[in-house]
Amino acid sequence: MKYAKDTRPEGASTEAAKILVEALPWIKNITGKTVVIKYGGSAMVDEKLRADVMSDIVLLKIVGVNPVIVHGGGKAITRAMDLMEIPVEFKDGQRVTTPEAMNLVRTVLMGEVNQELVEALNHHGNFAVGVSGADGGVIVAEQASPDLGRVGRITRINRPLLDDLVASDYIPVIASVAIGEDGGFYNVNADMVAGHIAAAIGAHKAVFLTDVDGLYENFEDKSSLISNLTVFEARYMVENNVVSTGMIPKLKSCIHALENGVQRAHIINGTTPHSLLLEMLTSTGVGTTMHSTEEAYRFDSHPLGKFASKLLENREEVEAAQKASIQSSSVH
Ligand SMILES: Nc1ncnc2c1ncn2[C@@H]1O[C@H](COP(=O)(O)OP(=O)(O)O)[C@@H](O)[C@H]1O
Ligand SMILES: CC(=O)N[C@@H](CCC(=O)OP(=O)(O)O)C(=O)O
Repeated sequence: MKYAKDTRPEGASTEAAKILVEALPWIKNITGKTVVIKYGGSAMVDEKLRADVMSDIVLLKIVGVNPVIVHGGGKAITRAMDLMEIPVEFKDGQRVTTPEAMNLVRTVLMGEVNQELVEALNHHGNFAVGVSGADGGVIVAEQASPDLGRVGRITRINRPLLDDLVASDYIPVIASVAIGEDGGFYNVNADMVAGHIAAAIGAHKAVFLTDVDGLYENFEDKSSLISNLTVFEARYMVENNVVSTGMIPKLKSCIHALENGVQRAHIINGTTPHSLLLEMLTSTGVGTTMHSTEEAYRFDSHPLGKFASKLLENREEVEAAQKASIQSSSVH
């Protein structure tokens, strides 16, 4: 008989088990909660990375998280416009969108990016449903400014439709195209879509996957990465031009979400393998975390780290359990 000899490296399985055990409190904390994940075009570096990000999202779904994906695709839109020789112009981080460019935005976001993400997710099973924000009035918008053409400012989100998809256990994958009250299409910055959707559906947190490690106090100085900040500090950064270009809509979107019931917003590097899992399921976390209140901030920055904030988030539950235990001990 020729039996298979054990060639597995010594200790490897213990390491894997440790990682799983470390993830347990985080899984318990996040299970059943809705998390909006904004996947920026700048983080969609190649097919392999995109597929890895999608399989991390499926893993989160399988452990009980309700992910809702909002995607951009700014780089792909610019590439397509260059190819069609349509002039590319941005004002305050928003693409000036002529009716001709609007048609191309729809083709790229819905016809390419959305389908690629849905396909990568559904490689693991029938998890994802791709929608354009214009489908069923998921995102309703009005013209942001005549200077910007078909760029939209969000006026309404169709929460019941998204709730239904989440309740039916699907992962909605939403392209940042909106429908106007006039029936025409609008191009909306995907960061703003993520913040509005997170607020409208009462998401627990919003995570922005981009191409930098997080928010820098000074973008030129790579040692100035900010790990935690409050809404107040984020507002200060926007108002005093500490951030520029793509970071402006991200911070504005985080502020909107946090001021409307979302507890945390994270800006992380989507080009770093498994950054989403590191943020959601480990004690160290990655990137920049924005907090809705000073209290939440203090707890996250506490030496006990995120375990303290977990207690804060579950305070009602913890207090009820403490009361119950006091009552039961006084009975005996
Ligand atoms: N203070 C800052 N910290 C980090 N990134 C910044 C800052 N200011 C500007 N940025 C820029 O924001 C970009 C991310 O936004 P963007 O290009 O729109 O990405 P996405 O496609 O993920 O939305 C970064 O690549 C960086 O160039
Ligand atoms: C109005 C506006 O600027 N819309 C964006 C929509 C896509 C987007 O936001 O993509 P990222 O997330 O990859 O930046 C655009 O046309 O580029």
